[in-house]
Amino acid sequence: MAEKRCWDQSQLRKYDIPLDEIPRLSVRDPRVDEFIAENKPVVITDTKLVASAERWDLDYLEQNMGNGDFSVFLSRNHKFKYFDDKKIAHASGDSRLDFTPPTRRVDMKLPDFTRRLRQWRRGDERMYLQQALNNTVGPAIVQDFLNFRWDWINSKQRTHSWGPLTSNLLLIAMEGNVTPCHYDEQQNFFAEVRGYKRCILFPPEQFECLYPHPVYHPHDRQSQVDFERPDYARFPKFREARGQEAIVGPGDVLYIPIYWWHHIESLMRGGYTISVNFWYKAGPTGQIVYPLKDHQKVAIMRNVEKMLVEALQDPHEVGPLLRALVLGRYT
Ligand SMILES: O=C(O)C(=O)[C@H]1CC[C@@H](C(=O)O)C1
Ligand SMILES: [Zn+2]
Repeated sequence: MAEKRCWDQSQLRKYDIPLDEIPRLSVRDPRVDEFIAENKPVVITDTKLVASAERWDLDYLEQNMGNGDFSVFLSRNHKFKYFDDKKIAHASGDSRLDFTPPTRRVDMKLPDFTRRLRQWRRGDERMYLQQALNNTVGPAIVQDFLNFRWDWINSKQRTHSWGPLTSNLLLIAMEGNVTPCHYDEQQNFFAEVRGYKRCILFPPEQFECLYPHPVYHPHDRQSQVDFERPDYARFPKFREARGQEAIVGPGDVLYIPIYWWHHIESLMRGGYTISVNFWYKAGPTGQIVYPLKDHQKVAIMRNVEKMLVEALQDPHEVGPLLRALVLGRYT
């Protein structure tokens, strides 16, 4: 029987990118572990991973989140492109880095956030609450957190020899908010609690199509390509990008493999969304097998960039040196 769909195509932003579909498998399907073992994305249904958070809505969170400060990002548009503010200072030595932060971060109490959400009017800055769950939350939330299906997710961590859980990010987005395309250096189980999110993923081998900012840049790991207005003159290989898409809803868990690119948007006119992610450090590399995997080559490129910036000091000397090293010699 066809699932009753709770969203329609008009709620998705339009991009000129060919998209395949990410498979949806039941938690009981043995192929789930095959996908995870092969570092391939999959939507896992019926995990009950965050079922204890099913009752989370703005009222409940307002009542139970405690009096802690929460990180809320503000943006003048619908995009929330991450940046590492520690790298602004570091790169400030490079006068030609004309970096302007696309968002600003403020601390808010939960009631302030929900009030500003309710009072939001077109033209106001959009908001995105992104806060690691910590011990400032109230006892009811602690209970909900403890009631996450840790047995299931711990068994996945063990089966696939992942490293330790590093954090759970609580994400409360306004409808239409976009997290632009980037990759993380951690394994990620992305659990949707409320509302619908569209996730577009690309494998690590599409590095050349997605043109990440230089490693020393505050937007390290983020794609330079604006999906809404791609600059094909600067980023010609973006025409070859081919994504994999999943629309995740309450109860779905999307496995975002380490080093895989992902763009995530809360559906337009879908109301606010709540997600919780589970970031894990990579497991031990184990036996090196040749040819190297694409994500291993990305890690090598990152190390080369870091070493060269360190050695040359001026990031603008990295390009000319690499061109001198490669052109006419390794081409
Ligand atoms: O979980 C991740 O890897 C992320 O990138 C999160 C940061 C923003 C979140 C979003 O859903 O928009 C996703
Ligand atoms: Zn991410």
